[in-house]
Amino acid sequence: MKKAVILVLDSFGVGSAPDADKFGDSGANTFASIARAFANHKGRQLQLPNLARLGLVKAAFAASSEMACVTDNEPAVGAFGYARELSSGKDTPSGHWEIAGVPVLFEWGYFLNKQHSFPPELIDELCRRTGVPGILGNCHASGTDILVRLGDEHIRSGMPICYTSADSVFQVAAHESHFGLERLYQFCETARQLLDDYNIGRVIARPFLGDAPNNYARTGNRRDYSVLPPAPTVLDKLTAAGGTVVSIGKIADIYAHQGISKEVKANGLEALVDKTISEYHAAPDKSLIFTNLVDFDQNYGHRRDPIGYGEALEYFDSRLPELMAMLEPDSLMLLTADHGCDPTWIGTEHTREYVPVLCYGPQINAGSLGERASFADMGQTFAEYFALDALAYGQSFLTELTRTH
Ligand SMILES: O=P(O)(O)O[C@H]1O[C@H](CO)[C@@H](O)[C@H]1O
Ligand SMILES: [Mn+2]
Ligand SMILES: [Mn+2]
Repeated sequence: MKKAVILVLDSFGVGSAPDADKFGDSGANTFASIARAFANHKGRQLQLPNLARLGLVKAAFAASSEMACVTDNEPAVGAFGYARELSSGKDTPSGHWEIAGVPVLFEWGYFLNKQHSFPPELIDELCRRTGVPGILGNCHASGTDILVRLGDEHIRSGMPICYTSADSVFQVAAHESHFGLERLYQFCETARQLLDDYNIGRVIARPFLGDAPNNYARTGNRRDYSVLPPAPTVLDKLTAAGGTVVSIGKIADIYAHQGISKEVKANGLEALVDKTISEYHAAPDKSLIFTNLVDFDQNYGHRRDPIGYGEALEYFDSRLPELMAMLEPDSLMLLTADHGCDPTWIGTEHTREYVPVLCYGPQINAGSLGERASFADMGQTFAEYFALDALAYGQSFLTELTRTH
């Protein structure tokens, strides 16, 4: 049975990439920063014994020469390496598409102005088409800070809160009951149509609940409206060849619902891991179970919370033995990330980093996969694993995984 699992630990970078200076990110290191802050705060090391067994600490050290203070005194049982990103941006779609074999080599459109970020003609047309009396925000912001600042005014005025970041995004926060969830989704769909002309990668609906600035909280009903990947990904190739791709969490949104056979929603690390396991068992031969673990990025990386990030990593690590035990002899599991988001770095944005490439399967050959020149090496490996036509980018490392001992 050919069954594969990919888990993207969203934002779990392992050291600044060679081109990090272009992004102002030289020296960022999500993993090492979390481990350091965690040990300082808790007076004990971050405990990631199972990730360490897969080779995480060895891969991270090879990527950055910065020793993350996490115990690692056993030989690896996984194949481990680290990959750099070819794509021009350090955003979620670029990272995921490149993992699936399609780097984004063109430049996205960005709203660069920190204030008055959106062109007036865009706002006018959006208001005209949707009938809202205007928008709030119109700036770069952290999505939780802006609720504290503008949540009350939004409820009073009925104007949605529109904001952006260093990513190619147009985000819309609105109250689920006052503004309405369906109405927010419709507003975002209209924005999506208008933003194609601006080459913006994603529109994101950010619904929230609560009745005062100190309790406004975003709900699990976030929805992302992405443009299509610029070329067929390994997901498209697998489904076209009669295989099955099961999306767990945000994956389907990130790939604009292309090359996906089944969409399974879940909120929170525990539910996402639970669904990954149950969908793995239910999946037929020639299946890829593809999970995005967004909490690392959304709840801890962008929120600049290294302790919360460390605790979430420890939780994920505690579930790893179940994921490893479920795998059948021919199965392959990959853990990776789509970019960094160093929670000790200045600002609240992503950081340009190497990502870990950790592979495991009952029959794989443990050892180093070294530095990978593109995230696309992962997609190419899965293309070969499923006997699909080769992708345009990436060097498969399947031979290293399956070489006889
Ligand atoms: O601050 P929040 O709303 O979480 O925004 C973050 O989430 C967006 C999508 O990942 C990024 O562009 C970043 O700005
Ligand atoms: Mn991401
Ligand atoms: Mn993010």
